[in-house]
Amino acid sequence: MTHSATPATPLEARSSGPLTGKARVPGDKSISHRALILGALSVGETRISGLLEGEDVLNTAKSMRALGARVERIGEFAWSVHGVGVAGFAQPEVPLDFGNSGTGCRLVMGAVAGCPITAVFDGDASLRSRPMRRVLDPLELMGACVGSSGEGGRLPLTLNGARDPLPILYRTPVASAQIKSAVLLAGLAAPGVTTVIETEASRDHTELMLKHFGAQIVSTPEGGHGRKIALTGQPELHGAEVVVPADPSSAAFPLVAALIVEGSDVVLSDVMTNPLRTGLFTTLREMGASIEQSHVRGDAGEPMAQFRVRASRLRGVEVPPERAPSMIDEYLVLAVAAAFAEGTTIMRGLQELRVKESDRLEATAAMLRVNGVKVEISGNDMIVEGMGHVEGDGLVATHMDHRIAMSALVMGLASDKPVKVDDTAFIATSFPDFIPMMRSLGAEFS
Ligand SMILES: O=C(O)C1=C[C@@H](OP(=O)(O)O)[C@@H](O)[C@H](O)C1
Ligand SMILES: C=C(OP(=O)(O)O)C(=O)O
Repeated sequence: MTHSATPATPLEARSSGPLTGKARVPGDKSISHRALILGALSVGETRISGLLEGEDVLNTAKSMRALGARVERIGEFAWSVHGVGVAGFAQPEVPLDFGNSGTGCRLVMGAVAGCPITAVFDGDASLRSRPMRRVLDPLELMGACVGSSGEGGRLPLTLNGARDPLPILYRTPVASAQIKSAVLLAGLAAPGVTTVIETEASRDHTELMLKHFGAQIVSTPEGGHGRKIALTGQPELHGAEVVVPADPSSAAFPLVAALIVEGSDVVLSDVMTNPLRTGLFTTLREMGASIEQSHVRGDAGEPMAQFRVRASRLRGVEVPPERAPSMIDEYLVLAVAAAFAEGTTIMRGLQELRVKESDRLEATAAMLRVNGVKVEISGNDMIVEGMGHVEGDGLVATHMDHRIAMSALVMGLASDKPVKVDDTAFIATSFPDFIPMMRSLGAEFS
């Protein structure tokens, strides 16, 4: 779905009383995409509970239908997928529109690359501006071929899948679960072993879920922080049950809000605690945050826990670059926490933030500056001067980026004067109930 034709929906957040209560944020976006895609590549039925019904994931569901899978909503957040089997995708009759979603687009490119079909990939203005060469390069080595495309391999593009896909050994040039996953999904259709080596481990939901659906996949440590992942091609994947835990990247917003709004005490349930996603929680604890974890449990290899978060005095810290893959989507809201902390926070190695829904390095700095916070970008590092409070009174440009919108609204709940965002529409891509859920905890938006 694209928003370009719909009028912007601005919103203002203002200083709120203590946030209290219990909430469950929606299902994890990364796992939701993967459950639909692997369900579509399996034989038999996949039942998914807790699916994120956000626009990004709904676009992936639509693309799976266009590729021949039967995808049905059978209840609230409950979905059923009848798959077509590995390499079984049918030629889609319509372009596949991924809206705002890099994950949906890049993972489906991988899955299509292993099938002898041609598909057109498209998205909104934000997605059309994002680099696709990083995924197309390995997929071409595997035998796929790009027909037409925008400048530098950008969307809209036509991808011709490989008739006889080849297994490859591929070293990802940047820590990216989307690149890794695209190669592995194409590798499903190739004979022999497809291997991906990453020097910094990225989120491993694809590996865990492939195993859950019956693939033979082995992940071993590589160097100091990396992994080597070897997938045996042409498995028969069997439909499985997937329980989607709550998304830690979405939980980050009420969590930081509870830390910075005086007197708050909030409980967040079922938050996924896969260690490759928990860099924000580690960092906030180093800053002095009171975050208690309980009710630890796991499903299909993905652990989850309940978090109790209480308002805390935060102090500035230095966040090392090797932590970036485990919190890549959380730097925006961490920058908000850093602005309310006492002292300087230095976040290192943030180059990947430049190629997300917006240039998140620049957009985050602008969000803070317009609200009176001192912030500097030095190369790929962001340095925030925390003063213990934020002045506010700024209008934040969201640049079609859901996480800028939510971060700015969180900031406004504790700032001296209100904070306004120019458009909240893109919040629906990942956290459709963000505004009512935050209101139910006591957030004041108008
Ligand atoms: O694989 C995934 O589900 C994701 C990977 C990350 O992107 P990169 O692979 O570009 O780092 C992340 O930013 C995105 O929100 C979700
Ligand atoms: C980067 C993100 O998603 P995607 O790459 O799927 O658009 C995100 O949700 O912050």
